[in-house]
Amino acid sequence: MGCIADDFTGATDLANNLVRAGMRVVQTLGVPSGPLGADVDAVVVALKSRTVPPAEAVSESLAALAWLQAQGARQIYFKYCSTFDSTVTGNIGPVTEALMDALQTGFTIATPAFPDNQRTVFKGHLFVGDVLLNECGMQNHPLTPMQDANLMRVLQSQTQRRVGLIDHRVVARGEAAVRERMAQLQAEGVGVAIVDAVSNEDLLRLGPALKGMVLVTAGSGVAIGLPANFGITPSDQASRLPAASGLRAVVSGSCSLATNRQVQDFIRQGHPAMAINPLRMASGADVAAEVLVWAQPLLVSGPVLVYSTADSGAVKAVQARMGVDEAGALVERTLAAVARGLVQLGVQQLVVAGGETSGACVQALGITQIQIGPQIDPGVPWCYSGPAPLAPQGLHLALKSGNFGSDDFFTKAFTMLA
Ligand SMILES: Nc1ncnc2c1ncn2[C@@H]1O[C@H](COP(=O)(O)OP(=O)(O)OP(=O)(O)O)[C@@H](O)[C@H]1O
Ligand SMILES: O=C(O)[C@@H](O)C(=O)CO
Repeated sequence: MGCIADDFTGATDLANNLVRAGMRVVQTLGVPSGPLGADVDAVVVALKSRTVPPAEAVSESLAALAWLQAQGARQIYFKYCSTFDSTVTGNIGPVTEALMDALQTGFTIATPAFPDNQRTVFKGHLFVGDVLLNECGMQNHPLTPMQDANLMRVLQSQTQRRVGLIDHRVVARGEAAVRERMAQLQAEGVGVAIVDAVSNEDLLRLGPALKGMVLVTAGSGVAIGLPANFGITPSDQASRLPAASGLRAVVSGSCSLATNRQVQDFIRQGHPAMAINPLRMASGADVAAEVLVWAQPLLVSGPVLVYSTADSGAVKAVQARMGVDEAGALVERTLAAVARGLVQLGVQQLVVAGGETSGACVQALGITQIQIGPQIDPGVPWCYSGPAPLAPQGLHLALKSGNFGSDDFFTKAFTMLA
């Protein structure tokens, strides 16, 4: 299976579900320049294409597709966020369309359903927990505010292809009914079908109907039902990582509600934490250097946290002063420099919160490939990148999606490696 993920945390989320279903998975960070050279069942290419202009997202995704095809991928999986994160112009629609054209296929599905993380799709509407997408906090996201829970409407506004629905009553009847509905929709000229799923059982019923479909587009949830189509069954072996050592740190640029709670919990537990302020960065202060001076003496006694995480009011105030993109880019650059500096100080267990933030940090660390290990919380595994110039002993990494993880995630993650 060849997978293209639109951000780095999302990629580990997908890889985690594939590993748990028994697949041997490698995740690459960006499109590799050479052949894979590993015997695996799936490869996840992590891009940072969620919020870039659509043309850029399309060209990066097509480059990933070409590379995956050259490695022998038989089914392509385009992974986006379980909260269907989009800008006004994309990028889920434009990338789906471009992949369909390149693969010469007239039909695919789209569903962000991920019941293990309370993302369910019912009658084409996305729920997060007990509320609609546009009431769950995502309406205030710094880069991709989601103000409509009707996925057919959201996707239709991004694509020329007609969008239809395979609703929960069809999914409940299983493979044959789903295949029949897909044929009917195709005959009606529908190119992309949103699929309802409110439980893992729905996703496991959907899986067999996707056997042979050249392109699947989804959050990570659909992945739980696909390895069986390749004759693969769950196994503990798939998630083994080397033992962890070295210093511990958390870098957080996510402003999602769950991350805000996790930051507060970490501070409440008495661990050292330093907040960084985007306006100070904009004033030209070398905030990364200041952070590293603060962190160095503390690291020996346990994990430290460096965060720009703030509530939506504070984020909006910063964005009003600096502009959304400029604020995001400046914070990402600073946190990436912090992550690099922390690793140079001996950090070998690093948690990064936020997809865009993870992309920036991992790129600054020069990491190009990671192995996927055991799950910390649904959607977030520990990962391992082997020895590299910046981290000669290797680095354990957890890339946490903004809204994933329990309140005590930052401490729990390290306890798990101890
Ligand atoms: N205090 C802040 N003010 C303004 N922008 C901020 C601030 N802190 C972080 N940001 C920016 O907000 C964006 C947060 O996106 P990121 O993808 O890292 O987190 P997330 O959306 O919560 O995570 P995910 O994509 O995994 O759901 C980044 O571009 C980051 O630089
Ligand atoms: O699907 C999700 O919610 C996550 O994997 C993600 O993509 C957040 O960036």
